[in-house]
Amino acid sequence: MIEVKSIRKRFGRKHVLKDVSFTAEKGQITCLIGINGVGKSTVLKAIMGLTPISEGAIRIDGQPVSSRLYERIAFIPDAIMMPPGMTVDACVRFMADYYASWNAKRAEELKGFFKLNGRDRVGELSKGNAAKLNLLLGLALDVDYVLMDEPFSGIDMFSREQIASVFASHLIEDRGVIITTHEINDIEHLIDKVVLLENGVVRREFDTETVRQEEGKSVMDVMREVYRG
Ligand SMILES: Nc1ncnc2c1ncn2[C@@H]1O[C@H](COP(=O)(O)OP(=O)(O)OP(=O)(O)O)[C@@H](O)[C@H]1O
Repeated sequence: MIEVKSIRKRFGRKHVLKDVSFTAEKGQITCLIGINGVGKSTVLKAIMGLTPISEGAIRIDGQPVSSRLYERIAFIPDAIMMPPGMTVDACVRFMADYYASWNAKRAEELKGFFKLNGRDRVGELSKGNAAKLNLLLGLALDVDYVLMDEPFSGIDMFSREQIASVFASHLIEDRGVIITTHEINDIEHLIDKVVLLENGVVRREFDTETVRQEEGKSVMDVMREVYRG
């Protein structure tokens, strides 16, 4: 389980995260939702140790984060980090050489699933295919947790649907996933838990199935209640 406990983060005088606490379980998809600029990416970067936090604690399976624990988490940023001149296959080879946890079989499966052409260069990929390659590079790592920052941002409906279908497939296995998104419609039926952020705090944290069964509400219904008041 990833535990985020009362984290605070300031950029200059701006308090982006005032007091954020939530948990994300292994084997579940947890979705971090909030309007632009609310601090979703900052939370993911804080978990990965990419941005220092002013206060609070982050634990992974009960342990404070450490470089050894980071080998068990993959972070998929909102844009691909590979050089534009590299081909899809060269990116895959680079990852295989660099990461001991690289799963070549899953990488090949994902390449087929997303219909990516190994000879295409990163800089020439459509937005949708770049997002798919980005996802492949993170999901092919044998890690316990995967953090994805806005995997649907700026891509067409068909690519979004294809990406969403990965979440329902065996390619996710029993890993814990934290995803940030605005495009809740595409994955509403696939997510286990929602964390709604607003003004630097968690406004609501809930299990989607519980809310569906006990309150008869969808994630969108709860979002409307919270954000429209
Ligand atoms: N390195 C930085 N220096 C200064 N301010 C920053 C920095 N990184 C983020 N911020 C500010 O912190 C706030 C939260 O940013 P963040 O990217 O976490 O939000 P977000 O919810 O992920 O937004 P979006 O949905 O647009 O991706 C924003 O106001 C942003 O301008």
